[in-house]
Amino acid sequence: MYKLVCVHCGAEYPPDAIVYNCEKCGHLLAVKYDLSKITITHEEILQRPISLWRYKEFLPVKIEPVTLQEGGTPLYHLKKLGEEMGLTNLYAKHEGMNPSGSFKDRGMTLGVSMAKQLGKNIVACASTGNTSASMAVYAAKAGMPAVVLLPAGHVALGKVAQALMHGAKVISIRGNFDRALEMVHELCLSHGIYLLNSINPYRLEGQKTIGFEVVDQLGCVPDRIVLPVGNAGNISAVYKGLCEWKEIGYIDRLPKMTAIQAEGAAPVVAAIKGQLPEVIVEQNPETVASAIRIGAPVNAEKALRAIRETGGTAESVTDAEILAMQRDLARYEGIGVEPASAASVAGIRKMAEMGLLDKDEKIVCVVTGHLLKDPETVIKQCAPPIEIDPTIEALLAVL
Ligand SMILES: Cc1ncc(COP(=O)(O)O)c(C=O)c1O
Ligand SMILES: N[C@@H](CCOP(=O)(O)O)C(=O)O
Repeated sequence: MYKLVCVHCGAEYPPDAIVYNCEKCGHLLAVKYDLSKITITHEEILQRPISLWRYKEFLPVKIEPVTLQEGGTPLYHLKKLGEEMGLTNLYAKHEGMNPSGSFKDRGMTLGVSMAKQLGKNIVACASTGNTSASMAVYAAKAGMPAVVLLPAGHVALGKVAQALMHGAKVISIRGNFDRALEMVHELCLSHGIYLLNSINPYRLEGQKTIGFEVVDQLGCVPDRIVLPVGNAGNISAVYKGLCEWKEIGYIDRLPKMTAIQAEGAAPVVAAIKGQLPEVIVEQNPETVASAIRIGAPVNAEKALRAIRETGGTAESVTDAEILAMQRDLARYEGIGVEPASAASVAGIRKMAEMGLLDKDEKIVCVVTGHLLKDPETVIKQCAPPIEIDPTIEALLAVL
């Protein structure tokens, strides 16, 4: 019981239409459910084991899904870092604990399942790394060929390794992610390949379940959900899901949606701070957090709406602040994340220092990808292992 609806002009399309941009105005589409037909109660959902598929009534997949058990990721209370920042209720939702090590698996279990449901048998994406790793994993599981376009020289090693090992056709282009996305979009339209970037409305349906899980694990709606933002699909998806839950009556308010970007790739922050109606594309985005090295976020319109309609905000952090938080999460909380993921918590540290947060606010930072995704950045930051002769004396001498 759903249709596709343009997020800008409201034009409607049937659920089996393979359309990414509205044919009338060119904007993106979203899945719209007839929520009056969903009769399951929140209490009944809570009886099911925690997993993305617990929320199947709010998802469009009608066939046996292509799944590797995504979702059900841990929500950690950041006691030490919270104390340092003067925050008593600071949490991290560790999306790096999904099967391929990032939140993209929530999108790809949906995206690849929908490819199957719609009779498509080749999938493709452009990627700063995680989207391609995840798509390769789920395409392998489904037995579908996968084509990946990466910005040459700007993708973390672990992610390239995953895409290659899971059997995708991996192509590096001498250009940035934004150009790779334009190219793959064109390829998919002209060759009937199913596009699995976040302009695919079904993919984002999977990602909205992050918000559902946060509410269910916390036992209430947090005051604020904080996400690192690149192409802005995830923040839009979480907001969409929570709006659905508010409409159906599972929750009675929305969290302040808060976007954190790297200083060198911050068009959403610029639009929020400058009160602009839309983002101005950043031609040369640059940051150590390669996952969010994106200058033309395709979901920006939805993200700006999510932030503005919830009284949220957007903040940027420097590469140094991102890397410091990556280390602090690892050393004080035992949580290993990649640089882009640390941006959300780094943003909260900055906002706390600026006096913008209430000490008792319930804040959930989504940490989006695992530490092992980007080993090179980790190795550059840490002292190398100490090499010694194989004797006890030598060992004791360095301890
Ligand atoms: C680890 C990681 N964090 C954050 C993001 C940003 O998500 P989005 O593009 O949905 O804003 C991405 C990808 O873009 C990512 O791979
Ligand atoms: N970080 C992303 C880039 C955006 O991809 P999207 O399809 O989610 O918009 C990646 O991992 O490639």
